[in-house]
Amino acid sequence: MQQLIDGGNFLALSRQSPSLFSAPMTFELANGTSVIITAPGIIQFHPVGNTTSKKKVVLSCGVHGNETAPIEICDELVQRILSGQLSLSHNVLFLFGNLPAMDIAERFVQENMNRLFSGAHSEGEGLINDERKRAKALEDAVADFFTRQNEQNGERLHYDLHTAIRESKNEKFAVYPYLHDRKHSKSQLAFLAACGVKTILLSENPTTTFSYFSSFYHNAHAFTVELGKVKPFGQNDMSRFKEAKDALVSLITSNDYSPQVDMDELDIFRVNQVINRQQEEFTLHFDDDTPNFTGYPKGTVLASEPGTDYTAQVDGEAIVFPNAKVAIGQRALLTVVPTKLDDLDV
Ligand SMILES: O=C(O)CCC(=O)N[C@@H](CCC(=O)O)C(=O)O
Ligand SMILES: [Zn+2]
Repeated sequence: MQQLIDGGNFLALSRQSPSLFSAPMTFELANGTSVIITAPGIIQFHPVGNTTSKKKVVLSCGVHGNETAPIEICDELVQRILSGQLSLSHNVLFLFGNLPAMDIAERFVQENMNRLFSGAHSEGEGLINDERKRAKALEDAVADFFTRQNEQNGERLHYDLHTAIRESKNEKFAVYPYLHDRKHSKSQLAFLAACGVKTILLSENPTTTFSYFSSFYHNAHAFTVELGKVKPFGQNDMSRFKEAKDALVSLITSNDYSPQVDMDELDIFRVNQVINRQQEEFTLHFDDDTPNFTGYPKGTVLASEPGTDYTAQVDGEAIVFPNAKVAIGQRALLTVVPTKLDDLDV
């Protein structure tokens, strides 16, 4: 534990010596903040004081092991909190998602973890691999954090930080999970804009992603946040992430960080088509280096598999997250079209 406070190297220890964290541990920092570690890569901070104005903030990264920039950001924040350089105003849970996938610099080892939430980990053959077990452990960590006994019910926030496989015309963007009958939040859009994330995709269906889990099951303001493009550890141009890191620091260290946004600054899209790969032979009809948010005229064939062509349904319909190599049955492509958000919550 002293090793952690001195060097603050929680992620490195979690990856190299996970057995150190096989039993839960709790300790206190010099500034009174309680630290609770429940597993490798899972660490909570609770600063002193207990009021409803204290938010509960979940910052997750590395749900895909090769999406390194968010991992480096969270690693740095944890180190600065452990060493006392950052003083928190809110409770914060950091989750480093897929540690074994980080070690092999891959998106996942056996299964895409971001399709295993909302209980999907236990469906079919059940908890048969490490990614399924980890998805359940991450869900349990979020549930425990949001519903801790003897703690006031502060605002629940979850930013699941990712980077995209391809370049994106709109470099930073967020997926706003389907809210059912809840309204979209203007203050959340303002916070994302402060992170440099000014493109928002409105999902229109339940999914088995981590952000949808927190949003739907825990009533959190939750987002999948894409901060840039995938790069190996150490190769990120961290200046491109400065705005996001600074806004995250302000969020967790200020009593009430409330940036404002002019809605005209934002590009809002709604998901028009979710195209799943149904067959072995699945082809995308554009180049591998075509960036996210490239739009096509109505009628353009975007993807196909034997017997089915998937076409743009409206002029300008744009592609996001195309990946022909996903497992059969999984999402191979989203298409999005511009929309407006008029009916907002504060
Ligand atoms: O660039 C890609 O193709 C994938 C980047 C990524 O991991 N995106 C998330 C989005 C999750 C969501 O829709 O909320 C994912 O595919 O899991
Ligand atoms: Zn990802």
